[in-house]
Order: sequence, then C-alpha cells, then structure tokens
Amino acid sequence: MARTQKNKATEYHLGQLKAKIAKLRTQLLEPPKGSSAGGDGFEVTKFGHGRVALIGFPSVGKSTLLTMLTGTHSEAASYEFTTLTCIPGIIHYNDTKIQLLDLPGIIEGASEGKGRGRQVIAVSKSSDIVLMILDASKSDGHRQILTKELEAVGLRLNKRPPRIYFKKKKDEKLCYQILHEYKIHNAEVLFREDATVDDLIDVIEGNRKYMKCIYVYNKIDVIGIDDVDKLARQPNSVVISCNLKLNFDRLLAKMWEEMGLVRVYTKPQGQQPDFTDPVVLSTDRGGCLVEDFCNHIHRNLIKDVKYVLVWGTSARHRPQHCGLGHFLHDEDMVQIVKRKEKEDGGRGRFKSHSTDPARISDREKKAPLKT
Ligand SMILES: Nc1nc2c(ncn2[C@@H]2O[C@H](COP(=O)(O)OP(=O)(O)OP(=O)(O)O)[C@@H](O)[C@H]2O)c(=O)[nH]1
Ligand SMILES: [K+]
Ligand SMILES: [Mg+2]
Repeated sequence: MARTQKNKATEYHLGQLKAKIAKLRTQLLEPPKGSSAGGDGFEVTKFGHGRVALIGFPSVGKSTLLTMLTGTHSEAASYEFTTLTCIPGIIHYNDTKIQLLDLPGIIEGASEGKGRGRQVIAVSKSSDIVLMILDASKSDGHRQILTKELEAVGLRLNKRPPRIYFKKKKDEKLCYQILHEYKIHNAEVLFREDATVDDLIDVIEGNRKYMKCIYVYNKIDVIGIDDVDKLARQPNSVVISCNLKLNFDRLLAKMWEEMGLVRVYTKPQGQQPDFTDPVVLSTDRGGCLVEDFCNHIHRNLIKDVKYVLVWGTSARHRPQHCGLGHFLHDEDMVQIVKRKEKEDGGRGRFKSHSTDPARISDREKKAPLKT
C-alpha cells in the first residue's frame, strides 16, 4: 500500500486492501478455536467505580506511578520488562474508588503478538480510560507508535464514532466495493458526514472501542523547563515526575474529569445526606438520568417513585421537583418521594415530567454524546 500511488484510479484498490487488512486483524484478535478467551492469569476482577489502564513502553515508570498513587507495591527497576503481569491498585479520590492497572511494557509489534502485547491490549480494552505513560526525555515518536499499535487492534483514542448509518445510497462505487469485500450485498448505508474509508470499515467491523486517553509524560525531572512547557501545552497531556512527586494532583483531577463519573447523594427526608457515601454513576450513555439513579438503588424502585427532589447544579429551584427523565449533575443531592399505595393510579400531577418510559428512552437517544 505504501508503494501504491494515491490517485483516483488506485483509490478502489487501496480501499479494498484496507478492508482486507481490517478483516485479517479482526481474525487475529479472536482467541484460537477451542481455547477460552484470555485465561492466562492476566485478567483481574473489576473493582470500584471505574477502571484505568497504564499503557506504555518498558521502563517509563508505570509501576513507580502505580505504587505512588495506590500504595500497592509493584516492582520497579531500571531494567526493561520488570513487570510481567497485571497488577491492580486502588485510587481513593472524591469519595470514589478507581481501579488502576499496572501492565507490562509494550513494544512496537505488540498488536501482532510481540511480547505480551495482545494480553496487555485486551486488558486495556476492558478499562474506561487509558493513561498512556511516556518518558518525557525520549522521542515523542513513541506516542505515535503506541497509538498505531492500539489502533491496529480496534482501539480509537480520543475520537468519537463516525457518523455513518446503514441506510441507502446507491451510487457509491468505493463504498460498494468495501461492502463487497465483507460479502455484504444488500445493505442501506447513510453518510451523515464526510467519512473516510477507514471510518466506513470501523462501522462495518463494529467492534471498535472509543476511549479517552491521557498522555502522561513522566520523568520531567530530567528535562529542561522549556521542554516541560511544550509537552504540558499539548492537548490531553499531563506532565509528571514520580521521583519528585510532581503534579499528581493535576493528573488525578484530569483522570477524574475524563472518566465522567457523577456522584449523587441520597437525602433521606428530614436528614442530611451522608456526604462520604455517594451513589456513583457513569455518563457513558450520554448523561445520568434520575431513572439511572433509582435503578442503581433498587431494580424495582422506579414503579414506586412519585417524583424526586433535586438540589444541585442540575436543579433550577432549590429543590426542583423532577421526573425520571431529568439529567443529574455531579454532586447533586436527591430525595425520592414515593407514591402512596392507594394513589398508585394518581400519576396525574407529574405526568408532564416525562415519567413515561417511552419518552425517557427517546430523550436518552437525543442526549448529547460525551466526546
Ligand atoms: N528520573 C526519573 N526516573 C524515574 C521516574 N519514575 C520512574 N523512574 C525510574 O524509571 C525506571 C523504570 O521504572 P518502572 O516503574 O520499573 O517502569 P515500568 O514502566 O513499570 O517498566 P516495565 O515494568 O519494565 O515496563 C526505574 O529505575 C525508576 O526509578 C521519574 O519521575 N524520574
Ligand atoms: K522497568
Ligand atoms: Mg513495571
């Protein structure tokens, strides 16, 4: 492909090759027939309100960072591949628990199975966000190499899914050709934006994972202040030094922000809430509804809820009467008001607050995607 000149005449041929490679990569990721997926002691049980993976080349300071942020000891040394498996630790931050995973270093070719690359990548796919740890004193080319390795196995960092929907568009030869490669002969495809061949392949493959990634430049103690300044100004980047314990608060704050967690405090009637014990919800699906909050407390709670009182930045009054379709903000306080048994038919009063489940799911669909 690198040797093929890019022009109108070769466009179809290149598109086809890209689709072929994508298909082969997907096959490569499938566990060999007959074996159970993973299964070599690498997978760690999920714990806490979210999961963060440390990805990076060997000896960039992943284990040092895990030990410092979580207090769990993970062996660190000046030689490469000190860490050989996945070591979990817990960060206590904002009254929530975040699972941090130390992993073996990965190298170029990891996506094709070099080193323990495939296992490392599988674990990072299971996390909510990735911290890409980089050695500030080394070439920034490392960041591109790692990004390519993760891209090769379907991880898309700091990108949103392409806006392509399967509907009809008859006259697009290249699109046809790629679909043909996938033996799809009868499909409707609708482009909502000017998408690339790679975007189309991502949508057809359907197994891509879109993740937030923070680029963490460690070891800033060994470079000059001008270079530190340059790195710190890049998007999604944080500069730190484990040796000097520099800038950890900024890293934790950024991590928290990117995880998009929402803490909601339950207020019993006539009492103050327990401010050390929030209900922690994710905003994965575009936001966090009162409905999600109720479901989190109890599966069957929803049918007993008459309305809720909300204090906090999502509320227009203090408190605001809200229905199940109201979007909650971080640090909101909620009091649930239940229906009395004999008035179970009396939904009248809060009907306008979209307690109708159909309307809620409709609103959810319209909720802005967090990118
Ligand atoms: N100068 C400097 N050295 C550091 C810093 N953080 C870690 N190191 C050193 O970097 C070396 C590698 O640290 P590790 O924590 O083992 O790195 P790792 O990324 O876990 O390495 P692998 O497990 O082998 O992939 C050790 O000698 C650390 O002391 C830092 O902030 N500044
Ligand atoms: K090391
Ligand atoms: Mg290590």
